[in-house]
Amino acid sequence: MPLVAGVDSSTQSSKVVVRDAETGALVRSGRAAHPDGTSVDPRHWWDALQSAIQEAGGLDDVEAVSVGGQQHGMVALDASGEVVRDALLWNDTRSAGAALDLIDELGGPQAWADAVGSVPVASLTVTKLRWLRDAEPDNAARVAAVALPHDWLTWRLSGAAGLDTLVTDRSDASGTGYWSPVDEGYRRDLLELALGHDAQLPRVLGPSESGLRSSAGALLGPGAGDNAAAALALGLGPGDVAVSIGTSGVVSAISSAPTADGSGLVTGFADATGAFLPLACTLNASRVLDAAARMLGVDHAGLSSLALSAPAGAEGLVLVPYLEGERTPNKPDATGALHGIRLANTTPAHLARAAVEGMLCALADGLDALKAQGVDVRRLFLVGGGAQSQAVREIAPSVFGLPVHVPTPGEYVADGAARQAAWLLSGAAEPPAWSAAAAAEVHEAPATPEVREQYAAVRELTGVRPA
Ligand SMILES: Nc1ncnc2c1ncn2[C@@H]1O[C@H](COP(=O)(O)OP(=O)(O)O)[C@@H](O)[C@H]1O
Ligand SMILES: O=C(CO)[C@@H](O)[C@H](O)COP(=O)(O)O
Repeated sequence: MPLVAGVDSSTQSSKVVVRDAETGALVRSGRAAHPDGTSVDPRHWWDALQSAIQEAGGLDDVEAVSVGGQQHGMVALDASGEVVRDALLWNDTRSAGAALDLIDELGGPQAWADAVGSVPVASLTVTKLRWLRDAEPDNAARVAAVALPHDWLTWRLSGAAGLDTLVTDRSDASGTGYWSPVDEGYRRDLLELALGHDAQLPRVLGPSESGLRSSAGALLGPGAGDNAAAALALGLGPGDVAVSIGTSGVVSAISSAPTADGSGLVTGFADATGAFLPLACTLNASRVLDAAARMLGVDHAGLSSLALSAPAGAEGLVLVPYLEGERTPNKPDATGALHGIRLANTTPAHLARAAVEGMLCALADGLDALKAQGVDVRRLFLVGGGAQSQAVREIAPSVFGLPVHVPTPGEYVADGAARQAAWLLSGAAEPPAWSAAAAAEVHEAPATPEVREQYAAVRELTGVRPA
């Protein structure tokens, strides 16, 4: 049985799955943690990947490998292929001012949405390059190539022969802010507008095109941004929406046409099959649960039981979860806030409930933004580390007003990358018919519009991070 491997180099860790290329059966897996922080030396990802591969029993018997990963991170390389500075990650907000400058210079938000499908916010690579030009001009001048986390790891797996061997895929290229999903090509003028000069960019491979081989001889796939990889693993089709609760909170859907939302709430990305992946992304998801558990001195299971023991709406207690600032809506300097505190609702259970509901309400706003772009929403899948919370699974259907399908807990980004690897190995026109979504457990609950209404009433009343 031929084996394939998929990698997820996510914000918090590296995960590797080895699967049977024909059936998709899981054979081995491994994982290793990444350091904390929003500015990270990419070598840590490489080291974590090596540990995860070792834990997964190595890749010597694997015939094809694809890498999925956190999107947007700026990996700036000099002419000799060395990293110029620590990578700025998708959740680093220092380039929020650069985003505003770029929007002005191109003629406003809609001009960007029309050009590249998305309005720049601090998360997008293009704004990080502008920040580099302004804040670290010597480093900017040394930049000979710009890659994303998954491109850089694919390149390292291939032996990193030269900058001209860098490859990427449509899904991750579409998150840079200098690749057009309409023309399927780079907008080098926008790269230059940001960085101040041209640079080598990874060649964009088709969804099942193999660009390189690993040093051990395995085929290397184009890889994908994490959300596109998860959609490929889930086998999402029209009418399906994925809600991922990882470090980021993501609501995404497959679309046959690109979107161009000038409000900036929906980013118009491409997917990993040749279609499109309109997406709304928050900076505050699983770590809101981590923080609430920490505040209450309980573990995740404890937080979940507390949340489920309080009534819907937590008797008026509302947590606005902008703990890391926010991206959707664009409030990079916001802080979180707790509203409606009364004697009756000052219990651990109410606070736990408010944390789960606040995090989900922000994602439900993202779902509304997708619907406003004409996205058809019939089935909703819940994935990511936060989907392991029973409270999240049970409260989500009432906040979203839809049944929620929770696939068997797993590493869906790594699985999507593995499915891509199996696809290119097969040489077939379509990806192999592995099906994760079929095994989903379905949660249903009556809708609680009042929970969203009380959240909407205070959503704008947040604090601002001190300068
Ligand atoms: N049972 C659980 N309940 C709530 N959150 C959980 C649970 N298990 C893991 N998590 C959280 O999920 C997150 C990791 O999920 P993951 O999707 O791997 O994140 P990322 O892709 O951003 O690295 C962590 O913040 C972790 O605390
Ligand atoms: O920025 C986005 C999507 O636009 C995030 O989804 C990142 O791709 C990071 O994902 P996680 O590591 O949190 O899953």
